[in-house]
Amino acid sequence: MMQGGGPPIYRSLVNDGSAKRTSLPPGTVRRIAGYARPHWRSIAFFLLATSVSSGIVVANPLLLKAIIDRGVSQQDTSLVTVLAVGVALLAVFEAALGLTSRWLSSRIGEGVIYMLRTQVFRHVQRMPLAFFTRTQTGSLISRLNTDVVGAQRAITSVLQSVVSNLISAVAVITTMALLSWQITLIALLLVPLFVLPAKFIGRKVANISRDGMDLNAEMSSLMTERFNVGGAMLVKLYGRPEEEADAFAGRAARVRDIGVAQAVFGGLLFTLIGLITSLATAVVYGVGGNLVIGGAFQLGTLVAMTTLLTRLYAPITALSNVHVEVMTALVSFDRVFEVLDLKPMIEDRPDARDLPAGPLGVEFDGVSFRYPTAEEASLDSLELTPQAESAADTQVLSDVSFTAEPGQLVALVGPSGAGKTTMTHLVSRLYDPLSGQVRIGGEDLRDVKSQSLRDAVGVVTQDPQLFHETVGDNLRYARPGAGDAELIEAMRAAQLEGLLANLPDGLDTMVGDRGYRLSGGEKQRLAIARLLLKAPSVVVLDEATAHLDSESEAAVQEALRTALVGRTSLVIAHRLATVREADLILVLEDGRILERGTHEELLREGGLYTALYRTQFASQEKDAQGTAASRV
Ligand SMILES: Nc1ncnc2c1ncn2[C@@H]1O[C@H](COP(=O)(O)OP(=O)(O)OP(=O)(O)O)[C@@H](O)[C@H]1O
Repeated sequence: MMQGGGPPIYRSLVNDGSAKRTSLPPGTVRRIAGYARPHWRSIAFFLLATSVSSGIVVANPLLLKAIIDRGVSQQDTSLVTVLAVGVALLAVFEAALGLTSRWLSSRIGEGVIYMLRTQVFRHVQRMPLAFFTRTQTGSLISRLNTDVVGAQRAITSVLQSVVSNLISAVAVITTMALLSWQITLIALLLVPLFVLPAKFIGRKVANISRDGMDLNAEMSSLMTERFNVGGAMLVKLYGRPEEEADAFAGRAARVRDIGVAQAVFGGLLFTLIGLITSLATAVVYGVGGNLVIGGAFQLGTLVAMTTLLTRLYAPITALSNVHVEVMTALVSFDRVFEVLDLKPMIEDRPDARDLPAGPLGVEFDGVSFRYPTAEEASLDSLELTPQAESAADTQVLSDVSFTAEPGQLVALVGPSGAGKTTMTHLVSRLYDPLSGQVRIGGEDLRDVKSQSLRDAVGVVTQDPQLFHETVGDNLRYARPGAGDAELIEAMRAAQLEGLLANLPDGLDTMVGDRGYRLSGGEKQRLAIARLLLKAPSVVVLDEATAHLDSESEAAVQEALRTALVGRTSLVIAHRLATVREADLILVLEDGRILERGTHEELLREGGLYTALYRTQFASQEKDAQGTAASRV
């Protein structure tokens, strides 16, 4: 967590206390004002419209009073007609005003949401990979949805409820006092009777609705994880749909229960206001009726007073809870700021340079590395089970040095967990080394513009990612302007002619979520075609080990051969053919280079490589010989 180095105050969203905080970091309000500033014209009009419409709540009762006292009592039919038309016009004016302020408030609110959303999206994209490996996607998405919307409420509803309720309450009380101070006094004496319970209920409703937000986030996290293809497949393969359904039912039940609680407490508040208003009306009719009989004031005043009364308690109740509402909304803003304040760990320096053109070599110079801890890379509240981690014993690479000359093929081999993938992450600068330098074309990657690096380095992982778009769109991700002929040429070079002929809509065929409609080998070859279109100087490749039959494997090998020609390549090698062709093999164990050399040199040494060769590669040699023999 990158917040000012303080203790991690935020916990997982599931038990997330942060949504219920009652204090905010200094400067939050000023920062929010920054978001409101571009909309100041709309806000000014909105406040004007709200003030006018709150002010005229008293006009209607006063007109009623005039109709009764001056019109009906004096039997002045034309006055009655004029005043009735006045009441009607006022209603139309009020409706128009209501619509206008609704329009203005939604413009302001949606404008703020838009600004926050686009800012957060941009920012989250700049976060290091470590952020995404640690963050629960569901929590992040719910933070961006629920809290961004909550933040919008800070600007509109709260603004509206504070301004309109305050003006309404003042206008109603003043008018009532002018009409009859005795009845006003009685009405006000009743206020504490319901304000105190209403305050309690209001706080309870706010807490419940924040709990509801968290529970909803928990539920959607589960859905996001289980309903992507990988999750769905895991559930099926392990035959766990019943358990999953039960787990989901448990979460959904909590959402249901909290929904009921929310409705009951919300309803209680309304009922309380309704009840107190009815009680007060009874008292006012009782006392006021006697005052009318005694001649203290006229019947119209009594009617006006009771009408005003119905407009008194709702604003007062709302105002008594407004700080809870404001706080909830401000906390939402703060939770969005929390994400915006995470510092991207990898950013271009102001004086960053482009990589030189032409073939580029790759060098590791005394590189040590450990993966960033939660504190450094993420936000506790976005992880499911944040835990304290010690960075001390997690060093993944120690003092790694080697040089791949331009055009050379360097193969990485070693037992699982040795640090091979990590080395490839450093070449594409998904992470920066802890110490030492990674250089491409002689430039330390920390001094290079990231766009230039992305153009120069192409990566094909074991299980390449494809977007849920067409084959053509997935390929064009590497070169947006590429024409169909270029795409077809790249597919041909990647041994995908057969696939292209079989695709029902050719390049316009959808690949399915994450490419699940394609076979493993086809996916890898499509990723190679994408790489060919990008035509990078440096290729980083993780050879697929699994799910390839021998035909598909041969096709992938052939595609790779095309892809690697003339390029500096760093390959996590699982195939004999690759290690044999490599100009340099690095044998890694526990993050250190244990041995280095060519295939023959290393076999002569008789060390770890020889052992690996026996377990991993020798069987391929036998297979190859077997196939050759059977062909003969
Ligand atoms: N994102 C991560 N955060 C923390 N530790 C990680 C992360 N990724 C990998 N590691 C750890 O770093 C070490 C090296 O992992 P790496 O993936 O580089 O190994 P590898 O040699 O590629 O293994 P394999 O052949 O099994 O893919 C392992 O101990 C692993 O647990």
